[in-house]
Amino acid sequence: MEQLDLIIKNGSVVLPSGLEKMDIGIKDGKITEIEKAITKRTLNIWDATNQYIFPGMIDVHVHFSEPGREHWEGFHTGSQMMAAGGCTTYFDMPLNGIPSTVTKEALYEKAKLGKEKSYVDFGLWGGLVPGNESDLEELAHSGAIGFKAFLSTTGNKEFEAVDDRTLLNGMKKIAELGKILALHSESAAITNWLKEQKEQEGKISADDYLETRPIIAEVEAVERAIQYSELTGCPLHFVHISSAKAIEKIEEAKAKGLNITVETCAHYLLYNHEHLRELGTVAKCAPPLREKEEQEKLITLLIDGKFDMLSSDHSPCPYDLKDPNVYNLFEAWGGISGGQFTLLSAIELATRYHIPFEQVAMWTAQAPAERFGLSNKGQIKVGGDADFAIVSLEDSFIVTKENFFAKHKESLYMGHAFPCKIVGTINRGNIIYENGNILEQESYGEWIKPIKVEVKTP
Ligand SMILES: NC(=O)N[C@H]1NC(=O)NC1=O
Ligand SMILES: [Zn+2]
Ligand SMILES: [Zn+2]
Repeated sequence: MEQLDLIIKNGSVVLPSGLEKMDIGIKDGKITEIEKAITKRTLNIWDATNQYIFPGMIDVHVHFSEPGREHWEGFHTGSQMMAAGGCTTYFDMPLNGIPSTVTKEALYEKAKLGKEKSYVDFGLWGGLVPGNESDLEELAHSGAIGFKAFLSTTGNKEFEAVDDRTLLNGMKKIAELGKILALHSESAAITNWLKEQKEQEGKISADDYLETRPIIAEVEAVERAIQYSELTGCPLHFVHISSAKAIEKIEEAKAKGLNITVETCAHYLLYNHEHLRELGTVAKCAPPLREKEEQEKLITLLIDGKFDMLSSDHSPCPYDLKDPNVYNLFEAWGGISGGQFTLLSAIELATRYHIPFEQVAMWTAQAPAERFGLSNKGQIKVGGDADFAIVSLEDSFIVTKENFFAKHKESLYMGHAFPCKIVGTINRGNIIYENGNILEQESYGEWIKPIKVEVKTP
């Protein structure tokens, strides 16, 4: 009789069609069956009574800063943190490391480090920056998930924002390559102009910071990118959108048939500008946390299905760079350290607003897999990769320095009490994380390349 490697028994399985009490059979890293009661012989059993089995999260937006700034995060700690948060595949952004991932050589160098050090699977973004247009084709053919560009100044001299000409050339090329351009959409002209005025006036408060990155800066950048997408045919993915007005523009463009997806991050849904006022640099990010009314609008938009997916934009740094005794709010590094909490945040919102769990699975796994061509991932289905996040609603999870796996423990999320807990994370059939501990050895993660180059229209 055939022997399975693992059976997950008696769990509530989050299938695209809804929750079902099912057993899941796993062999050689794949899901071989999803049945009411699997009685086959097996090497291992996970008793998931009273637990929910989500597809492993796919986080399309993290910054691990390796090579070059691995003292900021790195694949070793970063991937453990993702596993502890139920994430089985993450896409690392092309900036914050040195070199930036803007050439094939840099992509391969990063892939090598990821394969050596990552506990879960990963994909790699390539960058679009002034001067690397001739590298895009090689990056695409070498396995980049897509390309990322900044419309605002990055705060990181190794990765320059695009000017409009670079953007147009890049978009034309990326469209030809059948890839997707991810955009950090805030207007450099508006944000830099406002920042210079604050600097001249010596104004450095939380309110001043918010005023330098107004919603209109996001809207202007989004609108311009949409026009360029219409002109060039380039598929776009808007990262960390933080305003209802920007979503309005994106909705109009989608209705016109443009190939566009959009994400927001958990921190824009759980937190607001009051937290920047209270907590200072640890809550600094760009776009900034918005006022409470905007936060509420974003939650409504999420519930209404206006965001395709959720990501973390985990963008940490050593505490020195956020130390208020050394740097003021304008000088401190901007970025939220929270890669462990996206799925937990989504489940918290789901329980609070009665959002079905299959919708959470759509935002955190299925939509990213479909958008970026990961055909073996994103759903719990026979033949698919055995990637799972196992969740208990009987336990809460209060974030402490001890249970946060990031390299640096300072985080906006510190002390937050989630009404749910990740009790297990399984990547291609291997139990990577169980009840607070990383079980798997290093270098289990595989570099995931998109299966098909052709981009699926959402
Ligand atoms: N470079 C980088 O990681 N920037 C990120 N930080 C942040 O707050 N927003 C970003 O885009
Ligand atoms: Zn960004
Ligand atoms: Zn980012």
